[in-house]
Amino acid sequence: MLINVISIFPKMFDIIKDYGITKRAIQKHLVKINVLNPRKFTKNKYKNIDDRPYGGGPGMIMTAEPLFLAINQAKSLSSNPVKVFYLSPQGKKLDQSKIMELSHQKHIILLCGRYEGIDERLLISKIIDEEISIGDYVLSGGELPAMVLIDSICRVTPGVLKNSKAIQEDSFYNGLLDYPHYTRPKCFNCIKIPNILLSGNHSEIKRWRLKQSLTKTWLKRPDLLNKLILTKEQESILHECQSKMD
Ligand SMILES: O=C(N[C@H]1CCCN(c2cc(-c3ccncc3)n[nH]2)C1)c1cc2ccccc2[nH]1
Repeated sequence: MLINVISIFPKMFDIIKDYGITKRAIQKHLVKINVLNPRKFTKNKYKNIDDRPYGGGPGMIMTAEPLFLAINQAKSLSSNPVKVFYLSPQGKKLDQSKIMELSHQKHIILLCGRYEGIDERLLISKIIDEEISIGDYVLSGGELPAMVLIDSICRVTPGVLKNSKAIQEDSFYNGLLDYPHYTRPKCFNCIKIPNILLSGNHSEIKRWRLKQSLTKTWLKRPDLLNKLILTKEQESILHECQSKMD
């Protein structure tokens, strides 16, 4: 998968190129990350990529042409069909299903805004296909959201994680919140490990973990439960938990 990023701070992406699972995805040639700096596509000697907003107002707006030229250059880097995603607070909220959808693409382009945003004509003229938000807050730019998205795509890319079962068991992969995790020592702060986890009974451990995920999701994020079609087993476990709480 080729991920082209358009950003005036390309070195920010060294973080994901040099560490962790994203580094492993790149080393395994499962993901290629290529960052283009719009400044390289400016036609003025000062390499300006922003200007004052028409109609007045605070700050600066990223001008359309350098971004348009950078997007076109990115599109030319592969013969595959490609969509352009703008990371913005106005975007559709990113979720695991979107990550799965993106992970099946051969090539995507991520546009990272800065300042107070980009010239609206990039959206009006459909140069940008979709806007994606990682949450309801305003950051200084789209780079960190882009890295969040890339990290999550790498996690679900086959061959990247050593234990591919980890993907299936990733809480959001099945739509539920994660179950609690414990490791050595057996006692910390006078808190012991749940006995079931020391039983060696893997089917019971699996059921206990599912029960924990369902209970935690019901209590903390009932909205996620409403989106799911629970299996018979999940339904019965959840009812068991709910009746105990009543
Ligand atoms: O929205 C603004 N800046 C954005 C423009 C697009 C890139 N930036 C950004 C992306 C995101 C983002 C992206 C994806 N998911 C969550 C947040 N937060 N901030 C910075 C903004 C900054 C600003 C300052 C004064 C008055 C209005 C203002 N609006």
